[in-house]
Amino acid sequence: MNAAPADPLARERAHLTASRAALRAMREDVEALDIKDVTANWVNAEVLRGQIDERIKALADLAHTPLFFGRLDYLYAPGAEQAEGADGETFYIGRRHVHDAAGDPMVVDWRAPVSQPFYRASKKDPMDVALRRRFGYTGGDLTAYEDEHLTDPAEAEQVSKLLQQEIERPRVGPMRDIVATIQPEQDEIVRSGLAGSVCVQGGPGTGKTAVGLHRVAYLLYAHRERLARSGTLVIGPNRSFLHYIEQVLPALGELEVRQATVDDLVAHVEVRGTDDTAAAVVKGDARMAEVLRRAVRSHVTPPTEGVVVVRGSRRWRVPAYEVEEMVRELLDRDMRYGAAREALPQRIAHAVLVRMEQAGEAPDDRVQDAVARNAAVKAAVKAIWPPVDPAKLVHRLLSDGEFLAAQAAGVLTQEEQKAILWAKPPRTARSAKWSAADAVLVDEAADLVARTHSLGHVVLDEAQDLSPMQYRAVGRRCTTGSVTVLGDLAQGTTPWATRSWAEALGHLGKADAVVEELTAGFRVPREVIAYASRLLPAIAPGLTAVESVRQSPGSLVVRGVREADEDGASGSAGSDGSDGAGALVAAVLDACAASLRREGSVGLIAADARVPVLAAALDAAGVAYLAPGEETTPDVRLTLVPASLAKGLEYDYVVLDEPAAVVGGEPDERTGLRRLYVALTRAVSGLTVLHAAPLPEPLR
Ligand SMILES: Nc1ncnc2c1ncn2[C@@H]1O[C@H](COP(=O)(O)OP(=O)(O)OP(=O)(O)O)[C@@H](O)[C@H]1O
Repeated sequence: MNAAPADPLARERAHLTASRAALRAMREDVEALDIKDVTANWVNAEVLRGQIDERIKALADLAHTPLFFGRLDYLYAPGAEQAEGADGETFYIGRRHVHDAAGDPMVVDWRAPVSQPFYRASKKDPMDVALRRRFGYTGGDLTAYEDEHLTDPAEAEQVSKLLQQEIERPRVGPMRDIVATIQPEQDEIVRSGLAGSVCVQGGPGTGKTAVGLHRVAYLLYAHRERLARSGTLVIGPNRSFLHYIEQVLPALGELEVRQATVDDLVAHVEVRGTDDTAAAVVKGDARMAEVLRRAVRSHVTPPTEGVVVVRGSRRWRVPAYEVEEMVRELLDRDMRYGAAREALPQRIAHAVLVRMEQAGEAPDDRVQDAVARNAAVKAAVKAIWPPVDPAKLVHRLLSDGEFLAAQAAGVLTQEEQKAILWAKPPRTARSAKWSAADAVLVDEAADLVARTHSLGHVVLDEAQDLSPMQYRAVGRRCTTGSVTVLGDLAQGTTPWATRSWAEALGHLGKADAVVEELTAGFRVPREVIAYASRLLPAIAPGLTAVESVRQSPGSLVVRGVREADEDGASGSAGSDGSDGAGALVAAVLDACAASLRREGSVGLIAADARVPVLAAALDAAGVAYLAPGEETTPDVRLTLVPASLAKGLEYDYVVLDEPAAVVGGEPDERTGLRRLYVALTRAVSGLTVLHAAPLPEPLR
């Protein structure tokens, strides 16, 4: 350490150059691999070629992604006993592992155990680390560093400037990774074990999404083989959100993680219809699971006569009571309907075999299989345990009042049954206009018939909006794996929004999950979050308000606009865009223009009903804009965001149009205020609220 150039920055730059060269050498090694001798088989060669190409891609040196962002100087070699007096070792922490020609690490993966103190060590618990160094980059160049001497009692603990810079950096384009600045309380969640499920409650911008994605990356590193076999999945609320987050995992070198919405998961039927709220609430209620269970099992009809199998010149008869016993036993075992249906012919065949043996024959397994496939046995099974088509079953439940009444007796009230019955039942399941909630019912029925494949780990984001039946749909996709649930009770905007995490975890089948809370906010400036938090007592009493770690003073502007000919008392000036909406729209356009003069992305958020008016005004003014999830470009940085799609997204500057319309767009006030809370908490650097109607009460 002491022989190198005196200037530490020069030394670190030299290490960066050397690491880059080492990475290049690693890539060249892979590129030079000659697989001709390894495999003569064409298919194997193709597979191997594919793997090599992936590896080459993974070893690319991305100009704008620093190869390392931190350094740890250990007091002793990690793992060595202090008494041995082992030399301290230095590790550079980066997104991936890089080694030199001798195989010694030049950069270690941020997920490796030796990297952990980079995120967790403190003056109180230095974790054997003497020096923690953070690096600052400008473009691809290493331009700064910041040291903490964790074991030096004279040095005061301080907030990292590089962290501050990172969170103040303008947000253009899709979501970025946070590997360089994961905070200790976030890291605990990221690195918690694969076996346990975790639920994170956190206010807007506390890093839930970021933490969930980094957790997947961590788990893939720590349990690569197991998860490669079982699979991982990230679930988000809608397509635009998934677009927004889709580049985080690839940037961390993880290309294999599937992303889906809950609707994608249950896409057995094409969704073309919608439900009124009353129907959707009942369809999403966990009691529907019991109704469906009964409905599926109602197909089982105990036999009235025995089964007679003719083989050669002999007839074998299994009496009705004996078959009934088999049926009862299968029902009691609570197997999947389909599995039991497959087991029944074998049971009957076995009973025939026993009779053959009693008669002195010596049948073997092949005979049992043949008997199980015998036409009489098949016919009996078809009558007793007919196949069930999940979509047809749900079609019948929602069309046939008597059938529904029989299955829902004591479970759903008559009004509830009436609420979900189709007014005009479609003739067939195929012609039905299924709703999103119906698709979840079909998924539940499908799982009763045949077990759903379980993945190794599932991350469920914006979970607070799921219905109990949707939680069940997610839960059955991780019965043998674990789940990371991310959400904020204050941001629940569905009629069935989660009231308590304990309840939600019960529906997921993960009642033993640990619930963690994140309260430090990395997105929303202090002033803005304080303003939005005024809604908390009305929308989620008891939740802790977010404590912003960001500064950006002067970031909140709230401005009333007088509509020329409106009396103001109606409170809905321009909300339908009828006529006199001019002044508010003009103010909105001005605010967008002002925001666009600054650096970074701009989101114009408005009640869904006001979006067409604003779109027309932007068009008329010749201002180009995007839809949520579309990537910003240097030329187009403005996104017009319907309030219903704002969840999970963020923009450097947000212009919020007419809060009263956002609240009024929802069926009840609490949901409306929650929608407003989401809209108020999307801004990173500045929020401008413009209103012609009076502001909702808590904001006045
Ligand atoms: N440790 C961190 N270092 C730097 N940036 C961070 C950190 N944690 C979170 N962020 C940033 O803060 C912003 C908000 O994070 P994220 O979207 O994950 O929050 P969230 O809790 O999911 O918010 P919401 O409830 O609104 O969906 C993102 O830009 C994210 O990159």
